[in-house]
Amino acid sequence: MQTVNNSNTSSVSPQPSAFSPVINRDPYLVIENVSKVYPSAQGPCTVLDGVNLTVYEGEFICLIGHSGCGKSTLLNMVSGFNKPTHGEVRLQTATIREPGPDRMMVFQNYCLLPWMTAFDNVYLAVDSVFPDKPHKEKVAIVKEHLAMVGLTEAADKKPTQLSGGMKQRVAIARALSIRPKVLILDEPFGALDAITKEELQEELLTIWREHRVTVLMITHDIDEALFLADRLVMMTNGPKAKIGEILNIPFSRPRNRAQIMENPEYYNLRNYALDFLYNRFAHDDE
Ligand SMILES: Nc1ncnc2c1ncn2[C@@H]1O[C@H](COP(=O)(O)OP(=O)(O)OP(=O)(O)O)[C@@H](O)[C@H]1O
Repeated sequence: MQTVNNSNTSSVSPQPSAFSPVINRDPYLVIENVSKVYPSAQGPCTVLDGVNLTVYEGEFICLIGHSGCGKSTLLNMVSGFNKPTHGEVRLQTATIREPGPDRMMVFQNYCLLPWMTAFDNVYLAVDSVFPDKPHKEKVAIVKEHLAMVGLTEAADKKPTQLSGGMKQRVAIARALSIRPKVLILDEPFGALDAITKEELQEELLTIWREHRVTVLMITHDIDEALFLADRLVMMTNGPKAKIGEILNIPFSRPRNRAQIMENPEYYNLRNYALDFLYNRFAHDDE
């Protein structure tokens, strides 16, 4: 089993896994020496302390860690909705200072506009990023992306008429319709039942392969991370959370869930991650 201990902040650039379908080996997204201090009633609270991570183009990265350790804070600094107190985040060498259409987020609670149909929710995003494209072309982009997530028939339905899985499909179609470089997913399948979750994991892998998008995804589910990721980034507990270790996930692609679960390495990795979370960095509440 290949792990990278990142607790030494000088190890900025662990190489991508040999099994990872990365597009090239130049650093693509770089989180460099990032710390975040929030004000609190008890004084300044350092949530993240010296986080370093280099992501390569086309990688699928999962991030795991106990509740409150700062996973969303970290990914919000990639999206540009939050800023590091120290350090910086760069995409293709440009420092990230604000949100932009090259980095799209998908959240657990879908964030769809309830008064609009699935079609209009996606169209709104396409129209705001490509205002100068002809209407016909924008409609074609929306249709292509709704078809990609199997929602052609549901295009005219509003969010209240869609299941949780369908709403998350719309959110994914919306995020990808504007062709981001990085797709950031914050526990996207956390509210879904087990069967829908597995279906969406498979669909996400297909879309990721076809779009060649770089993915950063927060999850609390180790099995989900082992099925999806090239690398699993495991965070230590906050305050002053860091990246504790990074696991390279060596399963070849395209992945087959049944085959992976027959592989003894799956259980080695699973036990290693469980030990990290529940013994070495056990949460006080658990
Ligand atoms: N805007 C803010 N101001 C002050 N404190 C904040 C702010 N945002 C987050 N925090 C605190 O920072 C810590 C990390 O929060 P964050 O949401 O990043 O953790 P997380 O690992 O994503 O948690 P979860 O898994 O529960 O979503 C928490 O203690 C939280 O209360």
